[in-house]
Amino acid sequence: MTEDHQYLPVLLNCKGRSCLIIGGGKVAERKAIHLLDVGASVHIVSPVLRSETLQRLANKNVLRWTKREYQADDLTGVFLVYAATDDSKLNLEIAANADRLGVLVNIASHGEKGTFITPAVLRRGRLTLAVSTSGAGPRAARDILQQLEEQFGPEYEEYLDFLYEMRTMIKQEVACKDARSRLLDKVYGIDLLGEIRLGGYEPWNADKMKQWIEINREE
Ligand SMILES: C[C@@]1(CC(=O)O)C2=NC(=C\c3[nH]c(c(CCC(=O)O)c3CC(=O)O)Cc3[nH]c(c(CC(=O)O)c3CCC(=O)O)/C=C3\N/C(=C\2)[C@@H](CCC(=O)O)[C@]3(C)CC(=O)O)/[C@H]1CCC(=O)O
Ligand SMILES: NC(=O)c1ccc[n+]([C@@H]2O[C@H](COP(=O)([O-])OP(=O)(O)OC[C@H]3O[C@@H](n4cnc5c(N)ncnc54)[C@H](O)[C@@H]3O)[C@@H](O)[C@H]2O)c1
Repeated sequence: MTEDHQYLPVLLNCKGRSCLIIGGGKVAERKAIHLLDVGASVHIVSPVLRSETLQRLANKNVLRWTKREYQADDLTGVFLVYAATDDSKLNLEIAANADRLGVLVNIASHGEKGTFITPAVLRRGRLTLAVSTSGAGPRAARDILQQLEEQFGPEYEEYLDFLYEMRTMIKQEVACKDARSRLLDKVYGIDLLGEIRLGGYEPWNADKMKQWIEINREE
């Protein structure tokens, strides 16, 4: 195992950004759904949409479809592109054009030749679990993730909403860095997940959070 097989995991903020998919088949459908889930602005270029889901999304204008073959200037102003046609030579050509323009590119037919690959993903609200085999076996990535599904149940969504609200308030209310850090240690110590699992958890409102901060802060 060398660094040749290693990718840098990052989480990209695609909200409102222009993301392009070349091709309109099964793979394009999967990638389009990932993009729509994170609020990207999705454009598909393909002479045919072989996926019914994509046809429906295009009809409803949830995404934009340009009904023709790929042209190099499709990449202008694009944040990232998925080369997802069934013509692997063309996919490589798209990747070369994207590289020249500094556009991030994923290649459906030759994962290792693109600038990024797609992990299998499980979401629980603000929690993202992403598993990748670095291209070794995508189905294995999904199987491994399925094993995590039970361990990280739906309770994580509520738990992370709580953490988000609480941390935001602590950052606003507590100016001293050390006091903030001690307080955060205590927050992480609260067994909220346990409470949620037992069914006895009522979401904290802002007053309850402020009160908790006042009682627990040590300046
Ligand atoms: C995880 C997932 C995410 C997603 O796409 O959403 C994903 N592929 C999934 C499914 C899947 N893909 C394929 C099969 C058929 C079985 C098989 O071949 O094993 C199945 C299984 C199925 O469909 O059941 C075929 C396939 N895939 C790639 C190639 C070309 C190549 O090897 O380079 C070929 C051969 C094409 C051919 O034979 O011509 C390439 C890639 N696929 C990746 C991701 C990236 C590596 C991820 C990693 O290793 O971590 C990478 C490198 C690039 C990319 O696509 O980003 C998603 C499952 C998520 C889910 O379902 O939850
Ligand atoms: N990465 C993955 O997860 C994964 C999984 C399965 C297959 N694959 C690979 O991805 C390729 C695509 O798979 P699929 O199942 O979506 O194929 P598909 O045959 O369902 O769809 C291919 C799409 O590409 C379009 N297309 C063809 N030529 C084009 C052009 N010049 N310009 C624009 N669009 C064009 C077609 O109209 C069609 O909509 C496969 O050939 C395979 O190599 C990748």
